[in-house]
Amino acid sequence: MAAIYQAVHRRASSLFCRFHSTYVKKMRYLNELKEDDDFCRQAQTSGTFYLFHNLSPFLQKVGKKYLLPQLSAAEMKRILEKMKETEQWIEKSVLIGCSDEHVPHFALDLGALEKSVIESELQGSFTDLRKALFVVDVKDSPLLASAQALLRWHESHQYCSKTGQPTQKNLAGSKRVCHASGITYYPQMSPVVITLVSDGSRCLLTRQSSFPQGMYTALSGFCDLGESVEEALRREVAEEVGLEVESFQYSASQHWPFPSSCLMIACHALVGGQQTEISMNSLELEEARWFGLEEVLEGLKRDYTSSKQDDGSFLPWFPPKQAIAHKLINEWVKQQTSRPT
Ligand SMILES: NC(=O)C1=CN([C@@H]2O[C@H](COP(=O)(O)OP(=O)(O)OC[C@H]3O[C@@H](n4cnc5c(N)ncnc54)[C@H](OP(=O)(O)O)[C@@H]3O)[C@@H](O)[C@H]2O)C=CC1
Ligand SMILES: [Mg+2]
Repeated sequence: MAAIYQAVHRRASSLFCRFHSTYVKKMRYLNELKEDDDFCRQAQTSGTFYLFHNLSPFLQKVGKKYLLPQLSAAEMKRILEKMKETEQWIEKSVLIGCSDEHVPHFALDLGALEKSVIESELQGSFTDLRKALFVVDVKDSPLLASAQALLRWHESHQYCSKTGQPTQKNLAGSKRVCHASGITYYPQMSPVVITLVSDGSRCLLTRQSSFPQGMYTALSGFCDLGESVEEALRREVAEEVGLEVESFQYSASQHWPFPSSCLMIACHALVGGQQTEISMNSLELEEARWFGLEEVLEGLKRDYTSSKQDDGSFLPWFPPKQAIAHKLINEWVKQQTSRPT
């Protein structure tokens, strides 16, 4: 009965969809895949697959470029057969999107299988995400980050935190259910506010001791439970550099996979011209200081390698374009250079 209802529902929504844009149709299709296990199982037979091994994505190096290959369902079966594994493995995959033509994309972690065999069979290598994210084409980075984050969430939510019983994922991987307690778990992320503080003519950039040498970025901090974005922003700036924010403006947001899943909420903030003396919290930061426009423009031209000097010290450089901090810094530069002098 449920199957008949779903078939009728799908037929009705496909008629309805004729009047919708490509984007709306795509979102509706993805939603159906998440809601209907049978439909998703069927989609897996015509989908494409991104491979991971213990959360490291599979990349192929062609010349100087790193590509993110998508395997067809047929190639997946061939690899699994070669490794003497069954096709059931494919059901462990999670849905991460689809093309405009409704070819679904899945991510699958083959961590339990021999890494070197897969690598030599497919002529590529499983690469740590901290490297992979910055060497693939910029348009592929968000997909890579969200696929890994979803696989990571499943890996760490195998058991119900109330009953201790195993949880089971739906086919698309958009949730997990504990059948003993009936609790449904959904993938989670932690909101983080990232703020580029300015005093009108300088911006404040900071370093943590764990950063690569020479790298400075905007202030950031996890939102506490119960806090609004505004409250978290004001608190973090006060806590980390001892300044009081006068006003701020939202810029953009980004999913960030480190340390697990963060929703980065990026803002510009202004502090009053009278109070710009930094009082740094040295438990959290190694350095915090004001940068003028010229120094920021110079820093934007450098990366880790080019910032190293002959004496081994590093000149300041900033996060690459995959990180939302880069966008904040660029926006600040644009705002400074477009101001009437
Ligand atoms: N994409 C981008 O451009 C940028 C991204 N980021 C990301 O923002 C995130 C937060 O920045 P950060 O300045 O370190 O944050 P915080 O200033 O809030 O300090 C981090 C510390 O907060 C504690 N903490 C509180 N809540 C959480 C939580 N939900 N998850 C993990 N730790 C928590 C931990 O302390 P304890 O271990 O003592 O419990 C942690 O070490 C980082 O993960 C970083 O990767 C940062 C800058 C740029
Ligand atoms: Mg911080």
